[in-house]
Amino acid sequence: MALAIEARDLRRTYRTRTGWLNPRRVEIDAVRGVDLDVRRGELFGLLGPNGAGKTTTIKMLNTLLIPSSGSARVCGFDVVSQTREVRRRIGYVFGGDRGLYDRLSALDNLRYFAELYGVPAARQKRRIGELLELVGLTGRERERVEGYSRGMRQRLHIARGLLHEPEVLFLDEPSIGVDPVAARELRNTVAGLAATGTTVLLTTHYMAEAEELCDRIAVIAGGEIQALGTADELKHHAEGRRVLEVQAFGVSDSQLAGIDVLPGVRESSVDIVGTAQVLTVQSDATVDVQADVLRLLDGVRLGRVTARQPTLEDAYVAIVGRSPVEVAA
Ligand SMILES: Nc1ncnc2c1ncn2[C@@H]1O[C@H](COP(=O)(O)OP(=O)(O)OP(=O)(O)O)[C@@H](O)[C@H]1O
Repeated sequence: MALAIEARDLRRTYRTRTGWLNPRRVEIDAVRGVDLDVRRGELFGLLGPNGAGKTTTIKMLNTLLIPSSGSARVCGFDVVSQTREVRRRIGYVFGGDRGLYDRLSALDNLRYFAELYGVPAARQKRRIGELLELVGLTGRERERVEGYSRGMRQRLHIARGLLHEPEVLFLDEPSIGVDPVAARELRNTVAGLAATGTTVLLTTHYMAEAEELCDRIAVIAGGEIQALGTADELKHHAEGRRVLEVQAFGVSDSQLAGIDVLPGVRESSVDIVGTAQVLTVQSDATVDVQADVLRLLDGVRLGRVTARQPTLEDAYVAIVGRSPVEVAA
């Protein structure tokens, strides 16, 4: 069977309360009809802004949440009626610092979790050795985890998630809060995983991560898949556009609103990079909006002004209508 994950019209509504003085019930449709096929051995990315429904989708697939409706199978087993079969075959790694014992060494953490996951004693030593190698922690395994950097912890998390040799690994925001160098090491680890034949479903805010690692990417927003394909296929969403990037200091909201309605402008977004604002303006390829944009920014201190071809990040903005960095903040 070629599919590791199949989801059909998967939905999840949260019922919660809001308000303090006059609490009232609200319903949040976090996931609204997701269809997904992930092939065995595939490294598949779920990309989307905060609140898009990525974690909710993953939690339904890894049996932590029951779908409100729809169905899903992992390794051929139903996530609601065959949870035990599913759980035996999956690993779940989420970003952040929780889930490891700080006062123990990496080796003792892995030994402990190996026991917990029922990895046969005869198999444990070799498996732990292989995993330390895979995540690049060989030689540091006897150090206490409290002295580990975030990136090292994250890689140890991945090793932990793989102890029982899952067929499918869910990686939820693995590089959140990890510095760029450590994030690169993390990406190498994830790429190495795919080479071992493990299916990986990865959620991320980071375009570069998705582009570098994933065979295919689904862009999810508002609980729905907005686009799905390889990075190259997704880039087509920004086809026929040109991109102007302006580094500026002190652009007002009204100036930004003015840019949005200039003739030919399709999307615009602002990212804060250090003390600068970086305005990205997508326009129809046939329209050069540079002169108009600069006129609107008259009086504002400007840095670099660049015209360039659209990237995957621009395609994402075209699909979701928001900037990934703005979203990741
Ligand atoms: N336990 C919960 N109760 C109520 N609402 C929830 C709950 N968990 C998530 N939500 C809401 O469901 C929506 C989807 O959330 P989800 O965590 O799946 O998004 P996400 O794409 O993973 O976002 P992020 O990138 O911020 O983790 C959001 O509006 C969120 O506020």
